Amino acid sequence: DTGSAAAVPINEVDIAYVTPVTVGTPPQTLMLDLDTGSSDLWVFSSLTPSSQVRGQEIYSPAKSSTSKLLSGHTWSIRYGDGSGSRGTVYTDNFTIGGLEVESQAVQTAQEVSSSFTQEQSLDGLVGLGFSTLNTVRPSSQLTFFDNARPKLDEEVFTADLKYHATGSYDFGFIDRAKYTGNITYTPVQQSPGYWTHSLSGYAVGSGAFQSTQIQGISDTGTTLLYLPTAIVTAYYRQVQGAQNSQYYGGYVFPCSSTLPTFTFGIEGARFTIPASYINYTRISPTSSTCYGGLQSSSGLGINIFGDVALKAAFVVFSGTNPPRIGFGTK
Ligand SMILES: O=C(NC1CCCCC1)N[C@H]1[C@H](O)[C@@H](N2CCCCC2)[C@@H]2OC[C@H]1O2
Repeated sequence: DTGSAAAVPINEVDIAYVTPVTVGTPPQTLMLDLDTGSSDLWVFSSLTPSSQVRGQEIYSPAKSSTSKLLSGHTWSIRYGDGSGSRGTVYTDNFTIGGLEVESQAVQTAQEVSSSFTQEQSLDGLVGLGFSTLNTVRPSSQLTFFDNARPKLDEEVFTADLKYHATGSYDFGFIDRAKYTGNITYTPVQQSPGYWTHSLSGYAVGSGAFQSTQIQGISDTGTTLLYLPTAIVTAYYRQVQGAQNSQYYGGYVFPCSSTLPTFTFGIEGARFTIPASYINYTRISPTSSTCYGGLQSSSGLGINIFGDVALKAAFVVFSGTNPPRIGFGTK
């Protein structure tokens, strides 16, 4: 089997992407954030206090003839940006792009943090990290990908995220029409549960490529690209008026700046992020100061190849043994 679904940016700066999914019988449609940086599938639900729901679609297990309470099981998750949620667990039929998993663990939120309440076009998350990261207790649950794996034509899912446009997630096949040339693969270290791999180096603008191994995680649920301070300072040194602002918590610069491109390596292949992707957003709607899409990872303890980087490539997450990740030019 295979599946294919849209990845729709939720606002004008691609802060996150949501994908239509259906839960239950008859199908309830929700827009979820497919997140390779976590492994919980959770949804706004009929159990979420109405004070915490602001426009989101909700899953009501009582309205589904195929829902089953996973008795005695709870979950609680905290994300790197400080957001979080917690609740109880049902199993139910779950489909993405025509690919169905019966009895998928669907984690129903009984509490969500304010940043989720404020994002009214995001109804929850589909964790696509390794199932070892799942927070359901007393027994952890499998991700949609792990449940779908036995029925997939190929043990892969792919991400084709786009700048200010709708892209796609595919399951079970690699769509030759979505990239040119070949996919370059590199090994994934699946502990502790992220899609952890290395970049082979980087270049700032037309500068020389610096060959250096940079280990990090490819995370579709993180908006920006977070790299070591030395690389980030070398980048913004090329930008007139750029500064690392304590106040704004990162590198800002005049919105009128001409930014260099940023190139990263995967083994011998090279992928160039256009300057426009790094001119991320105005710090406020009327400001002429802009916040960068490339920021320092110091303090995070890990480098994060988020959407700013991933949308510059066609990315293959391969669940083969051993797992690997592939990047193609698009
Ligand atoms: O916390 C991270 N990443 C960290 C960012 C800072 C540096 C460390 C990693 N990702 C989350 C993201 O922010 C959330 N957010 C919800 C509201 C719309 C925008 C997305 C969404 O929920 C979980 C995941 O995706």
